[in-house]
Amino acid sequence: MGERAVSLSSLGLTARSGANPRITGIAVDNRQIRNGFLFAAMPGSRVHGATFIQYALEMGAAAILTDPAGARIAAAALAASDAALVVTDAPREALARTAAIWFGAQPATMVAVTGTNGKTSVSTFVRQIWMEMDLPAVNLGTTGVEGAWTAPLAHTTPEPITLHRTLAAAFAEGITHAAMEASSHGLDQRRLDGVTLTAAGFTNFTQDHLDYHASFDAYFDAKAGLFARVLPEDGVAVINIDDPRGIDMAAIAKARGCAVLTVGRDGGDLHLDAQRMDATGQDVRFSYRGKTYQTRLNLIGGFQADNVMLAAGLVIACGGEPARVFETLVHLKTVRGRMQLAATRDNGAAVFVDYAHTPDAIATALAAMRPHVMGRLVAIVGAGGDRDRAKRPLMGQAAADHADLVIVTDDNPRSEDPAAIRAAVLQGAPGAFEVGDRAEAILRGIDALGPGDALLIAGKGHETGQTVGDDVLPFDDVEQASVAVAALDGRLA
Ligand SMILES: CC(=O)N[C@H]1[C@@H](OP(=O)(O)OP(=O)(O)OC[C@H]2O[C@@H](n3ccc(=O)[nH]c3=O)[C@H](O)[C@@H]2O)O[C@H](CO)[C@@H](O)[C@@H]1O[C@H](C)C(=O)N[C@@H](C)C(=O)N[C@H](CCC(=O)O)C(=O)O
Ligand SMILES: Nc1ncnc2c1ncn2[C@@H]1O[C@H](COP(=O)(O)OP(=O)(O)OP(=O)(O)O)[C@@H](O)[C@H]1O
Ligand SMILES: N[C@H](CCC[C@H](N)C(=O)O)C(=O)O
Ligand SMILES: [Mg+2]
Repeated sequence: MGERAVSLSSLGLTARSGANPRITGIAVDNRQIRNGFLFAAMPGSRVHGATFIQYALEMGAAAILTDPAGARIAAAALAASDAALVVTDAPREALARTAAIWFGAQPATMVAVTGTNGKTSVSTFVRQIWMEMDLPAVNLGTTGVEGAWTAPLAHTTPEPITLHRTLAAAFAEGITHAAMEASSHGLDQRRLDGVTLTAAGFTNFTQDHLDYHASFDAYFDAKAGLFARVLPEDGVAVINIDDPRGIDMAAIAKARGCAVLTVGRDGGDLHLDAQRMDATGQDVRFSYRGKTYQTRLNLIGGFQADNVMLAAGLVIACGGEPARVFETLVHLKTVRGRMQLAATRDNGAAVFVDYAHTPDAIATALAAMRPHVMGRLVAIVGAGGDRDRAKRPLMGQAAADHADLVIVTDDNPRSEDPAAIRAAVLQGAPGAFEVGDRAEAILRGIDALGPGDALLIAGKGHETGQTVGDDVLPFDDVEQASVAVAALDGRLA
């Protein structure tokens, strides 16, 4: 953050004492505090950041931002210091807005996408459409920052300081258009409240993350925050109304005076009229404002047409000329790790890698493959450790319902016992085979493929590691699939 210094008040913050120190940087972790910094001491899920205020002060923090509980926790340290204290009931919103002011710039046109599944896919398609229209664009989320400028990210929706640092860097690189993912954690923790959006999109709402959110309603309310709070009143809400909760999202946006553009198969301003699958993709016909647009999508999976439709709606909502937008769709490319053809056996059997890690995504991905498969459909599934436990048997059941043969394996056990996670998945898929080692599961799944069969390796998509305990072991489903096919078909020297 160099030598820069600005007054506390110019960051939109008012100290209790009226003091207005010069601020030289901001951080949420006391270990990053330098002389003159603002320390944002946030209430956390493990510990209150205020526990670390005394250390931040020792490192030279000039100001502290926290909530009333934080001010109580650190009362003694604060009383002994002359650092400015800003106390608010909504410290996360305050941090988001302060980070936006501190970093000072973002791509002028930005959209955010929320929903249980499809956020990465939709935001990647939005970025691809913009780039086909010769606009310098990025998407930002689970797969990092991708497009005309790239950078790694640790979170789907980064915390505000990382987010605004990244957006300012993208702006400095000449990026004018950005599509970001709004995760439910990100919305709940107000990580993107400082971003100025032109439009916001909703994909769908099914079960996930009930480890974090207290209930299904709380999970919905977190997602609804994108339309109830983050999208400005002059913004456009682009909503998939095929999902029953899409109607609720549209009503929330409308009640605030936002314009609403609906998309769907059963109706909507932008409408999917027809869809025909074939071996390498699909032909689709959209209609928008009385005009029809027919195009080829070189994408496997019927649901990708829904994601493309939402992406096209978002670009149109940002002022894209509809005819030009629909022209670009033929050039869309598979999103990494989403229904990605990883390998093909000599007998023609296809192996797909997909990031399905919820019950609905597993059902959707397998159902999407069915029209492309003449023979048996084999599925490899596993559930992550330290995540929603309730979804595990439902993931097993979704696989058992939609595949002919299921193998249950490990997917990032993290701190949990992998055998216990597999047992929970197997509860929903009693006839499944259990193969803990993921590489072996992939080898066995591919070995089982006859002519006309297909395999879905679900859960890890683009990931390049298997997290076991605190270790991240290198692991890539696409790589493992091609190695296994080469070995089984005798292509290795
Ligand atoms: C549950 C959750 O979202 N936790 C995030 C949250 O942590 P927290 O507020 O609970 O932190 P905490 O550990 O209790 O600490 C409280 C405060 O004390 C500070 N602290 C802590 C320790 C210390 O020594 N010094 C210090 O100052 C911390 O910076 C923090 O501000 O804020 C931290 C800092 O921004 C995040 O790193 C952390 O993400 C954790 C690692 C995480 O795994 N998050 C996942 C679940 C997540 O956010 N996933 C979503 C989407 C997933 C999906 O859709 O599939 C995402 O957007 O990535
Ligand atoms: N429109 C959709 N409807 C149902 N399932 C979908 C849809 N789009 C994608 N999926 C499934 O969800 C998986 C994850 O897709 P994607 O990565 O785009 O979602 P995401 O919302 O970004 O996920 P995350 O919460 O991990 O960030 C895909 O691999 C696919 O199996
Ligand atoms: N971003 C999601 C993805 C999980 C993917 C799956 N591989 C797992 O580890 O559960 C999460 O952290 O819940
Ligand atoms: Mg994602």
